Amino acid sequence: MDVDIGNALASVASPGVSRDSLERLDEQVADAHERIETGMAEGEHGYAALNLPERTDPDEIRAAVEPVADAEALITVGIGGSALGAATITDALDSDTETVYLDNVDPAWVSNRLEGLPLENTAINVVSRSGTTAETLANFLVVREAFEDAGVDWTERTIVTTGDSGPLRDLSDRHDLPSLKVPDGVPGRFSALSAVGMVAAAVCGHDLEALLEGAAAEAETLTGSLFDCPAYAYGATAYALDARGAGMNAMVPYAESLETYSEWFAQLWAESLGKDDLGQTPLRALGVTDQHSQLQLYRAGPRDKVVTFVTTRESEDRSIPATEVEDLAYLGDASLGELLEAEFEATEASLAAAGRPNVRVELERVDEYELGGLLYGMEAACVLAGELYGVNTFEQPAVEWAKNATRGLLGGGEFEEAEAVAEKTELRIEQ
Ligand SMILES: O=P(O)(O)OC[C@H]1O[C@H](O)[C@H](O)[C@@H](O)[C@@H]1O
Repeated sequence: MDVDIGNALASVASPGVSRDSLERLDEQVADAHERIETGMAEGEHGYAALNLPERTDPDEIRAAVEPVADAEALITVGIGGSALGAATITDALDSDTETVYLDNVDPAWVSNRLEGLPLENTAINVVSRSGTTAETLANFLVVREAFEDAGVDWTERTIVTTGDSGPLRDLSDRHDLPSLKVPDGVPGRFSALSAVGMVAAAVCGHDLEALLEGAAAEAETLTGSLFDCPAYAYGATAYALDARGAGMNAMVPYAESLETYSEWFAQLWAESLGKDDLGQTPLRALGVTDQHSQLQLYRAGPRDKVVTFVTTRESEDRSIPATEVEDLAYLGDASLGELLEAEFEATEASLAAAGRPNVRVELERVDEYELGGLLYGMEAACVLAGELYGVNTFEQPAVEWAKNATRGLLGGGEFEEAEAVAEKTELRIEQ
């Protein structure tokens, strides 16, 4: 990926970051890079994720999915980092395999998603790093039951990806299911380029090697200066803008296929950086659609946002048919691709003209190689930003708190967090 931070400069935008400030920040980037390199070399928790392009073995993943390689549909049961990486990849790329992600436990929605699937030719991909996440295990039990009710042997169609131990590992061992391991030291939101994200990609027939090669090429760019490394340029600029008041970061891909990527980014950015009263709030939007809803706020609302555009240089195109209506003749001379590009350029320019900071992330096209680079690049950007903020990028204690409270409420053990639920302050206004 390439990154253009020109519209984040103080000469263009407010908040903005001056060239001099970036030069000074670059000294901190050099120190942070040293820390990151050490973490990677020693396989430290979290930093180990940046070694995935060379650690992940595509053959091992393909061997595990071999029994279901011809599946017409794939149900992935997982949540957060155990679903969003896989969903980003399979939603971005074309495949004949239908994909369903069960990452919520809304009962009507779950039933609806399962309805009409050809279960005798559907694979199940269960993913949980901890192997204890209530939503994932509950949905897996529901899916199993649906298979049993349909007279389909789910044990023949299930692949499990989890840690070395835990309830999901036990269940997988008991039924002798093909299983893969979440690599050590890799938190869920940084695991897209491991079996966690790539089992679904393999079942859908995507090029795993190209995903990893794209990521490896991005890894090659990690150096001690933000001026030489697109990922660090992005992470450092987002951090610098946040420090100057841009506490929100709107991720706006100009490719429908990257809509899920914004969800993945939101988890990465929020869960990694949101701690110690610090962090930048990720917002999700989509070009061109949200030009007609959110752009008003981004251009004229509070000066508390940076907009990140993701664009592609090449994509499939489709011409716009000519029309006899004179006022619409300009459309007939163009294509949908040209319209998309013109809208992106106009939106970018409109923000810059209003002095609103924005950053452009450019991909060649949406394919496995570029996607691998984008996922890796944003992970590296996030790790760098975490170093600059001085937070523990790889933990998520606030999320664990609510997980414990939920388990306590359901009788899954003694958790003091559950007591807070009964202590809620009320000020009800009733109908
Ligand atoms: O993979 P699991 O252990 O099931 O965890 C799934 C998700 O659970 C929690 O909500 C964590 O905050 C996320 O980081 C994690 O990705």
